[in-house]
Amino acid sequence: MKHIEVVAAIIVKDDKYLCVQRPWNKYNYISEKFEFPGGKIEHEEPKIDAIKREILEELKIDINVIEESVTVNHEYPDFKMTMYSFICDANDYNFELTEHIDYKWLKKEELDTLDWAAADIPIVEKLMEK
Ligand SMILES: Nc1nc2c([nH]c(=O)n2[C@@H]2O[C@H](COP(=O)(O)OP(=O)(O)OP(=O)(O)O)[C@@H](O)[C@H]2O)c(=O)[nH]1
Repeated sequence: MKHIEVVAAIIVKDDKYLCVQRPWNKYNYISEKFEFPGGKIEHEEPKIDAIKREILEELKIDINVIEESVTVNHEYPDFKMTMYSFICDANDYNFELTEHIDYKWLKKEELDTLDWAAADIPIVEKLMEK
């Protein structure tokens, strides 16, 4: 089974977290699910470079990485993934959605109201227990 390595940014602003919704996808279990923005690590790319690059590509903002958070190992029906998450902030939060179809800024208590990609649930749980 294919194994991918992914980085995800937990972007915080005034105690709210940025949650973004994926577009339609052939795999129904990730299609239109909410996630933390990010993407695949390129060959031999440092994780911090990968997350800054992905957020610049996807949201057109320059983030600051504050600390590494949960690492999730998840097996979907068609691929396995390891996802490294990072708590981040930004000096300018004026982002543009270039790939995602919607977004929400939610307080930690509200995070479980969204339909999350399964791999993100451990991150949501960790944030909610803070
Ligand atoms: N970025 C991101 N991907 C996630 C999360 N949760 C989760 O299950 N995934 C899955 O991990 C994979 C990440 O790939 P991606 O498509 O976002 O990454 P990418 O932009 O580098 O991909 P591409 O180069 O194929 O377009 C997707 O299959 C996605 O559904 C998450 O919180 N963030």
